[in-house]
Amino acid sequence: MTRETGTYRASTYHDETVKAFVPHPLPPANPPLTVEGDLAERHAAAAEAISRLRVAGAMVPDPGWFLYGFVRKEAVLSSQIEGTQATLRDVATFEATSSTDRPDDVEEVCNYVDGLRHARSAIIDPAGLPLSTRLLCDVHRILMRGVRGADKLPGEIRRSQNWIGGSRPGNARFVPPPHEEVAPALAALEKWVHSDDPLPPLVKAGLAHVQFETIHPFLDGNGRIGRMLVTLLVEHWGLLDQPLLYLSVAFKRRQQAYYTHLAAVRTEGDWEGWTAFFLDCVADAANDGVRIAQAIHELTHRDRERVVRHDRATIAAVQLLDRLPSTPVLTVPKARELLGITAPPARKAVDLLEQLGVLRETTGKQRDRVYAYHAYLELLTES
Ligand SMILES: Nc1ncnc2c1ncn2[C@@H]1O[C@H](COP(=O)(O)OP(=O)(O)OP(=O)(O)O)[C@@H](O)[C@H]1O
Repeated sequence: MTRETGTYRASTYHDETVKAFVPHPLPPANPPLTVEGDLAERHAAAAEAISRLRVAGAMVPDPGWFLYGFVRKEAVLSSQIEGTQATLRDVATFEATSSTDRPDDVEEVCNYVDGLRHARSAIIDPAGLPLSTRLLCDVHRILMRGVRGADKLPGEIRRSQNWIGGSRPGNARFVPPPHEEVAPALAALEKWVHSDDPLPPLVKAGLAHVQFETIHPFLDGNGRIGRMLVTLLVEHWGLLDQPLLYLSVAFKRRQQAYYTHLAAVRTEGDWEGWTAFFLDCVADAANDGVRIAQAIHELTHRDRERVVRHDRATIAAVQLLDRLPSTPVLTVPKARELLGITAPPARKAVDLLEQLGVLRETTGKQRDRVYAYHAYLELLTES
C-alpha cells in the first residue's frame, strides 16, 4: 500500500481540493455490537479453531520449531501485501550467510520479525511496556529501520494528513482522521482494549484492528502493525500460549473484501459485517496453522526416523536435524557453530543429511556451499 499512500502538504494542492477533502470520522472504540445468531456461530467456529491451534502448538518438543516458520512466513506475507518481494528462502539464506540479492526486502522482513520479538518480550517482562501505543511506536521504529523507512517518521505518530489510494486526499479511497485526532483516538482505543468490555476476546481483537486501521496512526506500516496487534492481543489474552495466529494469508486470500469490510465500518457502521469477516479469517488462519503444524510434525518425524535408522548416522547428524526447523538454511561453518563441534563431524553430518535428501545444496558451487531444508521451506511456502 505504501506506493499508494501519501502525505498531505497543503501547499501542494489547490484550494478546491483542500475544501473537498474531508477526513472520514472514526468509528467509536467501543461499538454497539452484540454477538448473537450468525455472529455467535462464526465466533464459536473461530474459537474452536484457535483451541485446536493451541493443541497443535504444543504437539512438538520445541515450540521454537513452529515459531521460526510461522513468524517468518507471516513476516514475508505481511510484507508481500505491502509489495516486498523477499521469499522465505531469501530470509533464511540471509540469516545463514549474511548475504542476499534483495537487501532492502529482506531487511523489511527481518525488521518485522524483530518487531514482533521485541513486543512479545516487552509484554512478558514485568518491567517491560504493556501492550500500548508506546509499545506499538517502538515496534514501528523497528519496522521502519533502514533505508526504506527513514522518511516515514520511525517510531512516531504522524504529524501530517495521510491517505490511502489515489494521488491526493481529494481522490483517495480513504482519508484517515486529521493528525491532531490520532493521539486521543489511540488513547481511547488502548483504554478500551484493556477495559472489561464483556465482548469475546476474538471479537475485541477484530474491533481493535479495524479501529487501528481507521486511525492509521503512522505514515507507513499501519497494516503490518495492525495485524501484529491481533497476534499480540490473542496471546496477551491467553487464547494461545505462543504467537501462532497469523492473519496475513487469510486476508491476502480475500484482499479486496478485507479492504471493503474495513471501509464499511466507517462508512456504514457495519461492525457486524466486519466482525463476521474477521472471525472467518481467524478460523481460516487457525486451521491453516493446525495444518502446517501437523505437516511440520510429520515431516520432521519422518526425517528423524530416516536419519536414526541409517547405518552411518551420527549424534551430530541427529542433533543437526533437530535444529533444521529453526535454521532451515545453513552452511558447514553454521552447523559447527550450532552444534559447538569441529569441522569434520559437522561436515559429515551435513553430508549425511544431503545424501538422505533432507538437505539440498543450493549454490552448485564447490566452495561456500549453502544447504536448505527444502521440503520444510516448500511446506511453509505452499501452505
Ligand atoms: N478503506 C480502508 N479503511 C481502513 N483501513 C484500510 C482501508 N484500506 C486498507 N486499509 C488498511 O491499511 C493498510 C495499509 O496501510 P499502510 O500502507 O500504512 O500499511 P502497510 O503495512 O505499509 O501496508 P500493507 O498493509 O499493505 O502491508 C491495509 O493493510 C489495511 O489494513
